Amino acid sequence: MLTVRELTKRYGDRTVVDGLTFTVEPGRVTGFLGPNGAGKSTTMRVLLGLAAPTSGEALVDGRPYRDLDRPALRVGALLSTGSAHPGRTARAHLRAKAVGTGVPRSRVEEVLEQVGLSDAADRRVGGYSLGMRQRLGVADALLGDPGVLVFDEPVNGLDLDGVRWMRALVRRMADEGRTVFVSSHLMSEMEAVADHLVVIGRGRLIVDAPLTEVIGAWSRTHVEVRTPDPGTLRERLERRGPAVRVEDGPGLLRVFGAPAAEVGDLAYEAGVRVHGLLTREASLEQAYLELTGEAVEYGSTGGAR
Ligand SMILES: Nc1ncnc2c1ncn2[C@@H]1O[C@H](COP(=O)(O)OP(=O)(O)OP(=O)(O)O)[C@@H](O)[C@H]1O
Repeated sequence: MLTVRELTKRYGDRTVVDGLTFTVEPGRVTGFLGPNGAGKSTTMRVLLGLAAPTSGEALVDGRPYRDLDRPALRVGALLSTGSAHPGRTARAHLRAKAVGTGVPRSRVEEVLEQVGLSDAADRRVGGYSLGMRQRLGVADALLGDPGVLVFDEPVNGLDLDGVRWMRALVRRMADEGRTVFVSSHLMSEMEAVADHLVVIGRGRLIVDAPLTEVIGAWSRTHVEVRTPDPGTLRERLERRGPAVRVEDGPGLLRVFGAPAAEVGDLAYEAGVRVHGLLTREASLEQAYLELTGEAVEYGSTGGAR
């Protein structure tokens, strides 16, 4: 289990993580979602003892990482940086780590097999593809058979096979009862893999809830209409009942509470031209935009509003 309590991390006068509190429970995949620069990697680095908190605490099984007895047996991490020296082979890298952490050597062959690298294990890591390096990173994380896994953007740069493989692995690890904490800025990825979500923006907690609850509460199936005459259509629709939201884009309406056929028929009756009519299913992407709209804008402009 992971516990983050009132965690704050500052670099100079910049607050990167701001009073963050949440727990990551075993037996499910917890997705850690937030726009670029939201503080996900920093939070994970503090959990893994790679950065010190400014205040508050980040605990693995109830203790700060540095107080763990044989931490490799407790928590395995996959970070974007990768830890293997390019001149080393995967097998040599894992054997050295096994010796350093007191893990039996036989475990090296098990994890190589588990990540599908047995045949490539005697090649230098420098010649590995990104996908192979990710697999090695996973082997490294699993070496001590830890009950807690922390993966930072594990599908970044993977091809479709790699993505599927990673999803299945993450699912299996949670089903085995491990605590699995996975960050991503990709909503489709989180939707595919997470049971529970912790969403942050600007270092602060935005939501901590089951995935289905996040989608249910923050997203609704609706009809997207493009029309050169949004004013008339909006008025007609609202008179009949459905809620209508006018978007910034030219002639874009979102209609809640009426199927596409009804919206199309109403436009026809009103003599309003329709250039696009699309049903948008409730999704994490929609929920996320509702939740973090401000934070995304902040992230893309790089400055406070
Ligand atoms: N060692 C450091 N010194 C100074 N600033 C840092 C340091 N590490 C991270 N930051 C800053 O903290 C902010 C949050 O970074 P972090 O990597 O935690 O975000 P993130 O949510 O993981 O986003 P991304 O997906 O872009 O990695 C960024 O603006 C980053 O520049």
